[in-house]
Amino acid sequence: MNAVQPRVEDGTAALRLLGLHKVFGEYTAVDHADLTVAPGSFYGLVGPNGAGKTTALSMAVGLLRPDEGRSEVFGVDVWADPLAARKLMGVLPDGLALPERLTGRELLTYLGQLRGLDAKTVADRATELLDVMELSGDAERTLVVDYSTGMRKKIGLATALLHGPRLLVLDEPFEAVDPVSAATIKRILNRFVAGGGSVLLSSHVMALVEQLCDTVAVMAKGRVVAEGPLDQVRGAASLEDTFVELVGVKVGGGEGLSWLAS
Ligand SMILES: Nc1ncnc2c1ncn2[C@@H]1O[C@H](COP(=O)(O)OP(=O)(O)OP(=O)(O)O)[C@@H](O)[C@H]1O
Repeated sequence: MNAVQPRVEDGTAALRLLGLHKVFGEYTAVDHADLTVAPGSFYGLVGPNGAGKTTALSMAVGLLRPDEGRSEVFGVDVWADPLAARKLMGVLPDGLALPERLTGRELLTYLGQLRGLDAKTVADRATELLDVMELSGDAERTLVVDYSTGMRKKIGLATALLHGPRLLVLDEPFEAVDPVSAATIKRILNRFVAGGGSVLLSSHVMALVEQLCDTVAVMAKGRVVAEGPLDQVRGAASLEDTFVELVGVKVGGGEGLSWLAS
């Protein structure tokens, strides 16, 4: 790749969120959140609906300006030096807005050139990524606007990987993805981490986080209520039981709804 990567000191955290805070109107979506993703770690962020995960990740990667706090990618301040930070990370945002009237290959070519990769590197990587994501063959004639939700996740992940980042920040990468594609994505992410990359993903699927991640954080009501190695956070219980206990959610038993039984 000919795009120059910023210099990174060994041992610097892959990602640090330092007191990130966001208020929408009267509502505090993220309340002074701190997180540290160690280099080489596979980090899972979990939390109930509305906990503030997407808001926190959007601020962390430079897509949403925080009211307070900052975020560093390998020591580079995301808001002070966005270009350097973006070279180091690949992002799959929630509800990714992609240029839609392009095929997957056209999209990768466009983004690759925008990121300063030479034409041959872009072409080689696009072919490899489309193959691995099972978006080659017939799918190559499909415009992104006609992609299914799962296909959009996969092309989104391909765009995140294209420039060879050292950190991936993925908001719900497995949502609406079929089991075969999920297995493919898991393999790619495991390979990325085995090669020295770092991943931060959010997910609602506890079993998946337990299977993939070595470190987890639990968010509830905008706060980080637990963070640490997976085994430490869940203790002797499952992550799901720990999660329910930590976030204090009431598990709905379907009381009421009597009309459903009629
Ligand atoms: N642009 C916005 N304007 C107003 N409120 C917002 C905005 N974005 C998020 N919120 C609110 O902030 C809270 C946190 O939302 P967020 O999407 O970050 O949660 P989440 O943990 O990602 O949820 P989910 O798991 O359902 O995706 C929610 O109550 C949401 O309604």
